[in-house]
Amino acid sequence: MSDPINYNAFTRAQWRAFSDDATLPLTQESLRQVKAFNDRISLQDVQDIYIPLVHLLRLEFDHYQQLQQDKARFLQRPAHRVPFIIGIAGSVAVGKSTTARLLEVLLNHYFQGQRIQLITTDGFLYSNEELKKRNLMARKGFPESYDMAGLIRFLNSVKAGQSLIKAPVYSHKIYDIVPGQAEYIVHPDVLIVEGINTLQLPTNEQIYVSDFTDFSLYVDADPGLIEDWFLERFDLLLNTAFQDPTNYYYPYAIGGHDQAIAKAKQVWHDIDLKNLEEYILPTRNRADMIIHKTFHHRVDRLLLRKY
Ligand SMILES: Nc1ncnc2c1ncn2[C@@H]1O[C@H](COP(=O)(O)OP(=O)(O)O)[C@@H](O)[C@H]1O
Ligand SMILES: CC(C)(COP(=O)(O)O)[C@@H](O)C(=O)NCCC(=O)O
Repeated sequence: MSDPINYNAFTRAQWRAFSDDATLPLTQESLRQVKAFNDRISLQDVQDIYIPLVHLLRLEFDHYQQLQQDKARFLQRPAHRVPFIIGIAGSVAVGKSTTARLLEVLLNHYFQGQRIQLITTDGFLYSNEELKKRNLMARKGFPESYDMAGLIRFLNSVKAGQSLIKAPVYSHKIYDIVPGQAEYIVHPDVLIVEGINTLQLPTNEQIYVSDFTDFSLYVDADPGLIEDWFLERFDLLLNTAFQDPTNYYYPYAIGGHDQAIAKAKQVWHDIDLKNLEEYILPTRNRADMIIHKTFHHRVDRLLLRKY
């Protein structure tokens, strides 16, 4: 891509140099936590890319808290801590949830004493039952398949400091909202919100998710590579599905492998790639930071918004 004018672009080597010499090394326990959710994450990437990013987030976080205090003083109101929200956007299967979980571990390590929580916007997809009613099963992930008003109410409650906030849960395993299950957000200092729609401007709402995010990241890669990652993840889902008839992928897992892969390719092309091209990619240049990945998820370029 040609660089948009309002970004500074950095190579991996340039970005790595922004790491602060005074950085605390990661403990064995934090490294274990990183490896526990994805043992393929490169620890070199953690060192070179994500630790400088965490420093930048610390600047943003401290600046945000100071501004909230100054505003409260100006308005002659008692100051209260307002959660700092980090949005993570990008294609299906580009690695948003992996990036989000990695940041969660690193922020827990480097933001000592702060409460870090993570949520995915998948929970605000309509249930399959509702999607069927609306004839949207083949549009899962497209803007109209989300309860955007619900997501915005949720974010508003987080910012307002409501004490216990419930969010619905989506499972890739059952390919649906999990009935009766909820996640609870309890006074976070930082909330990471990950999802394909975190930078979108829904046409039927006056307020956007991005009105609530204080720093936004877009995870970017060539669509051909993202397709490979989508298919690799599909294969992993098949491997865990074949012993569980309740799993959405069970029929694919027990059938012919070539047929299953052909189906996954079709889903990628007809749904997820289409969604990327029509609705997700156009939001890239609204992000505060674009992280570009190449083969094997290696980060090769970073773009940081200037203004
Ligand atoms: N940094 C990374 N290193 C290695 N594998 C990764 C990395 N990021 C993502 N992956 C793999 O790529 C696939 C898609 O990642 P995932 O985080 O599930 O994407 P998303 O949340 O964007 O749909 C998964 O199989 C995941 O394990
Ligand atoms: C639930 C999703 C919209 C969200 O994607 P994610 O970024 O969590 O991978 C996506 O995984 C999905 O189900 N898309 C519909 C087509 C499909 O891939 O089955």
